Amino acid sequence: MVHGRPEFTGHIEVRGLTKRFGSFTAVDHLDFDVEPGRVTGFLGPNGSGKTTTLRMLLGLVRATDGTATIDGHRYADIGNPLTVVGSALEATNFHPGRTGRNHLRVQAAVAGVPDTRVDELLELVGIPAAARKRAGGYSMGMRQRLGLAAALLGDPRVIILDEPANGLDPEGIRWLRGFLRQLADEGRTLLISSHMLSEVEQTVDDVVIIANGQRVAQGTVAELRGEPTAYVRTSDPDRLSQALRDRGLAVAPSGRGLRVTTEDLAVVGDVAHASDVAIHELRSEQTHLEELFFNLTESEEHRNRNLARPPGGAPVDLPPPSGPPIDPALLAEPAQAAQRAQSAQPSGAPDHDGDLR
Ligand SMILES: Nc1ncnc2c1ncn2[C@@H]1O[C@H](COP(=O)(O)OP(=O)(O)OP(=O)(O)O)[C@@H](O)[C@H]1O
Repeated sequence: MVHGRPEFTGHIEVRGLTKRFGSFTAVDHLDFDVEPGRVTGFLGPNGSGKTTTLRMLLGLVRATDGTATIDGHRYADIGNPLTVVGSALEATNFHPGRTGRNHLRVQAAVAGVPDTRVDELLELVGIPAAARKRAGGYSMGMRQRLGLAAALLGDPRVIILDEPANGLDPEGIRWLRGFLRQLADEGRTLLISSHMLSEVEQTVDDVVIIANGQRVAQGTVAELRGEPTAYVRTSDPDRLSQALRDRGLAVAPSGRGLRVTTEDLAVVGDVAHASDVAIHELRSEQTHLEELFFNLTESEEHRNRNLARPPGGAPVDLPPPSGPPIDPALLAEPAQAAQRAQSAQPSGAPDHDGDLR
């Protein structure tokens, strides 16, 4: 079943998107695409520019440069946009004295949506009873669910959620995961931001990772995890690596052992046995995405300047990268990043579009 307006497929395209607040560049020549029928995680540490990017996409902040469009249209140019794009940017902006249900009814009236849809949605997000109470008394999790209901009012093709898992308990996170999956399976485009990859790792299909307003990686979760590998430690690494290579497997040294590109531990064991080499350790290696995320966003190049160490302060020791190496194709081109940094115009004058804090 096609949801929302059929003239929209729900393809989001971000090109060269840049936002400077005075001399500070919050979003820096960002490029990415978000496809329909998939859940895309928009990830980055605190202050990396996620909310600013989503706000530009939703026409709430004027871009300094570049474009963010839905099926080639800027949000501001879409008539009755709530029927194309639903969003929940902050879970706190409800009038505290108004019930959740009334809140939705007001928004429904604006979007030309019947009140029956409001009750349907409250049921769908699991807060039909709470919706008759004042929103001021809502827990964070309840506010998240109300925000989600508001985003869905116009039966939109595209759904943009800022940190939707914030404040949800584990049961709520599991519920959210199933709910978002269902929306994607209906062919909708879901873009959800998070500063914690672990929170959304099992929810998203694709990820766009940013640091300091720049893209540092993009791909499917499977691509980011990379090929499955085995780690083996042995009495005779040279002999075993030769034997594994003879068997057609890719082998690389890793710490005191070897990393073999296979998920089949038995093959490694059999080759070692046939070559008369003793095995001291043999295990599957899983790329832990949280670690990958940390390594990507906290590298010397991308370390969060919002949380920069004080001048003269002791450098922070980063743990050495571990797990299988990252496919360079998924990473942003460092040379391009350096070139962008050089060509960025230092902007003296602050913005006058009312969005300076
Ligand atoms: N209106 C504004 N005026 C000045 N600086 C701003 C403004 N809005 C955002 N910033 C700055 O831009 C940077 C990016 O902020 P943004 O809120 O987009 O990050 P974020 O990735 O969403 O962070 P979080 O995960 O903490 O929500 C921050 O340094 C922030 O202080």
